[in-house]
Amino acid sequence: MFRYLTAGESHGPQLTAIIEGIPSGLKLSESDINADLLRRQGGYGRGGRMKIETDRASIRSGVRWGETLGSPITLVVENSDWINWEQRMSVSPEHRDDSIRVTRARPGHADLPGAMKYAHNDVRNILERSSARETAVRVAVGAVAKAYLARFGIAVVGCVVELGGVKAERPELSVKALQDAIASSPVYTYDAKAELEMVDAIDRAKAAGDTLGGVVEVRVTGAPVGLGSHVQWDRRLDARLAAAVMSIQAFKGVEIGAGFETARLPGSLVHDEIYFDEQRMSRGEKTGFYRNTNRAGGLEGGITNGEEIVVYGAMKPIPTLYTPLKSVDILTKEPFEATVERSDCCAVPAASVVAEAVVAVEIVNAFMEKFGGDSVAETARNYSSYIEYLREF
Ligand SMILES: Cc1cc2nc3c(=O)[nH]c(=O)nc-3n(C[C@H](O)[C@H](O)[C@H](O)COP(=O)(O)O)c2cc1C
Ligand SMILES: C=C(O[C@@H]1CC(C(=O)O)=C[C@@H](OP(=O)(O)O)[C@H]1O)C(=O)O
Repeated sequence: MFRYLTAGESHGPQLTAIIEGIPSGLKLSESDINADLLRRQGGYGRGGRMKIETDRASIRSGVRWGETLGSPITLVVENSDWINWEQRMSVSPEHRDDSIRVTRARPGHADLPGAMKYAHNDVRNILERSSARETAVRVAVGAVAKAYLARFGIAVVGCVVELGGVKAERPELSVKALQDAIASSPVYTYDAKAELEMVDAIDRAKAAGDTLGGVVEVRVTGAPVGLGSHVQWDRRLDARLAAAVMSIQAFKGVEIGAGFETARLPGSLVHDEIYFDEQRMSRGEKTGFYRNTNRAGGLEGGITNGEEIVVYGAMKPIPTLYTPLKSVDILTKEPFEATVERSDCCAVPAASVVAEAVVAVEIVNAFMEKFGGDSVAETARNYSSYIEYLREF
């Protein structure tokens, strides 16, 4: 089983993740991880914090001489901003200063329910952990998952398909050309026309002191038939993917394939008809079975069906607004209109990198469940014997 936990406050010294379940013998470098951290920090619409941080992951356990050992991997991403917060975030009671308490709860953030639940009269004790700063180390975990999947020819790519109501059209391009378009886009989308409108929407929202949400897409190519299972609710891969994407801060909806649209169409326009062509295997495909459409998004019965896995996530607008919303001070119970020092205006592009990471983790989890193995070589043996079997089916 592949699993991980994260720890760390937004303005504390560091974020930490411990990963368990990556077999031994996987080549892994900090630079593989840092490339994804750089993408997560970018994207048009982010605020002042990203000018302070230059995220870098350091591997503190589980890797020796460039290869995983099979033992837990510890990843650390330091917060550069910590030096500005050392006393305010100190672990020592000597630095306690109640005059700097945050008592103004922001609508849409975890501030009020968190303070009530954990019995805090300082909202900072909640926002430090509810902050999406945590996604930096989740992206680092995702990069490890992607390195593992790449070893088995599986790629995971996230991008933005809608932002502030502007929808992208998918052009008829090769996967490589799509990836290049996403990589060079300030809003991580593949539609150059929509990109201009998205950038403009962010500029207008920013000028109005408002914030924007959007929709991200994650595609997984190269996954074999048979990941996940129909036999138990918590083994259905579609359910696990939905939970993973929904766990990202500010995500409020998930679709697999045609998603909500399937509820509006008759079955004849929804289900992907099944064909067989033996010749496909001589062209390197894992099976002769195929579909001409992929409205199922690569999953039937919670099991991968060999088509591309397609997942969408809807992100709401950022809750901290420069044009403040009405709220109430948690101590005085007086109404106030919040003042904001800094915040992102739109983080949908960054969130597409986070979505890619959490999807990669779930695919690794299902892959390990199916193929097991304590070394990558052992997993590879199990995997190739399954592929051989599939060709015979
Ligand atoms: C990459 C990313 C960046 C974010 N940046 C901010 C921000 O600058 N200000 C803010 O108020 N919320 C930001 N959020 C959203 C909040 O973290 C989120 O709304 C909050 O934790 C409450 O959780 P919920 O929206 O899932 O209910 C960001 C989310 C993501 C994914
Ligand atoms: C730090 C990150 O995102 C932060 C997420 C966030 C929030 O409330 O979720 C609030 C902002 O932080 P701050 O309050 O320090 O300005 C964002 O910058 C990051 O993505 O690395």
